[in-house]
Amino acid sequence: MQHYLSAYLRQQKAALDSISVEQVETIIRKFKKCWEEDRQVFVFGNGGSASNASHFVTDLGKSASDRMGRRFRVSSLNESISWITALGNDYAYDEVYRMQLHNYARPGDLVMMLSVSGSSPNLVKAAEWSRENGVETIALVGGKGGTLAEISDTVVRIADTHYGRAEDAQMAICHLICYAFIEGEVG
Ligand SMILES: O=C(CO)[C@@H](O)[C@H](O)[C@H](O)[C@H](O)COP(=O)(O)O
Repeated sequence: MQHYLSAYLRQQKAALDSISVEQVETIIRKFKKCWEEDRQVFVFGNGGSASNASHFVTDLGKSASDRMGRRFRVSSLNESISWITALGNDYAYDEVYRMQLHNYARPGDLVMMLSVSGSSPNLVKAAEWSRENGVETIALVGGKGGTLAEISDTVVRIADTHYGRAEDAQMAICHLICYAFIEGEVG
């Protein structure tokens, strides 16, 4: 058992080490620009990544906004169970994010998608729609990269395809973004 745990933690550290600080800085600057221009930010994913998206939106919307003195306009599209079940039931599950963006997103807004495979069809559709409609895209993906790594404006790829480790490394990126604001690194 301990051998398994030690090996897991070793691989978790390697996954964290694969995070590009240059790319994370680029993302933080994009969030700052959105905040300055009062643009809307949308964050979403599936399963564990949906939980990570909700966590991130809460931290940026509450603590980072408190520190900045003006609020981030940030929301998660994976939280409304009525939206998701209606769109999934009446149209298709791969439409659940694209169609919400159609209602809410405007050119100049920012979308951040979290995915380990990088290929969840509902995220790919949302990314394609964003590209066609002037909405900037950020993708946090796992080792395979997937379609999102090919079509998103900014990509951070974790060098591990393991869901647990890639999701934890992506949550570390989410915290890096939030704490850069909360701890005054971004003025
Ligand atoms: O949390 C986990 C696995 O750790 C799962 O719930 C996982 O998030 C789901 O299988 C998702 O549907 C995977 O989607 P994606 O990250 O590949 O886009």
